[in-house]
Amino acid sequence: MAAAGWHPERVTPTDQAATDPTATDQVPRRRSIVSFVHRGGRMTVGQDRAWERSWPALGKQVPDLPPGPLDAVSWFGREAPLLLEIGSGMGETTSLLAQAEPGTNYLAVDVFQPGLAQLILRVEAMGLTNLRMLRGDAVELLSEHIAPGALAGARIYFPDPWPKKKHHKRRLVQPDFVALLASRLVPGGTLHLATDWEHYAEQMLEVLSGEPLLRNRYDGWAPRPDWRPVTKFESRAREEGRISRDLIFERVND
Ligand SMILES: C[S@@+](CC[C@H](N)C(=O)[O-])C[C@H]1O[C@@H](n2cnc3c(N)ncnc32)[C@H](O)[C@@H]1O
Repeated sequence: MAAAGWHPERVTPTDQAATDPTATDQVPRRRSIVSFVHRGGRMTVGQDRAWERSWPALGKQVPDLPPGPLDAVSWFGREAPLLLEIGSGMGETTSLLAQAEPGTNYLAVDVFQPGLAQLILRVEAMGLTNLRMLRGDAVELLSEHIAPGALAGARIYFPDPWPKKKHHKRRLVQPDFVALLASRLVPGGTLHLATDWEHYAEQMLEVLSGEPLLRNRYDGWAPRPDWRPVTKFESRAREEGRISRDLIFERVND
């Protein structure tokens, strides 16, 4: 029986991911959890049309990116602080935060095509010009296409919890991943996480606290910022009596 509030239908039984020996980055690569997550999924007619219409302008596939750092200034058509949201899901939070932060170049990465297509619909409906999307593995993106110090901020909201103990190793927030992500932040840049799974929250706190490039802005959990929209994950968690916890860390100087 799958844990409530999560999406077991996206889970595949096989793991074909492996360490990439050709990776140029020195950060150690771990087996990607993306192999446990569907890369596709059925799209609605509206999502399909949105994808056809606007993906070429708004999105790129991570595996198709040219080698080296992403040229965000050209893609966004302006220079502005670059913020990365990892695992944008259906894009509720992503679109609202991009709208609230027009001075930020807001980049969303996810593997889930229907979610990105839904985000395209939101971008079109809201007339957003400061949001771009990447489809693929966040680990591949960070290690191969985001330069050290390039990010003003990173956000991971309600990542897949993998609640069973035997699956904890599939969780995104692990020491190697956090070291990689922290190295991509500019000194003073923030890393904001939220989860409604208590055990994962504890793991996040331990992993982030153990990363030398990061400093907790708070003594433990961060107060829930009013500006972070309540998503369906958080609403469901509340209904089921789970508390959501935020963590806000910042990158220190080397
Ligand atoms: C539980 S959903 C949360 C979505 C959204 N942040 C929210 O709060 O509604 C987690 C999302 O992370 C994505 N994801 C998981 N692993 C990923 C990875 N390695 N790279 C990119 N996206 C990933 C999944 O496809 C899924 O859409």
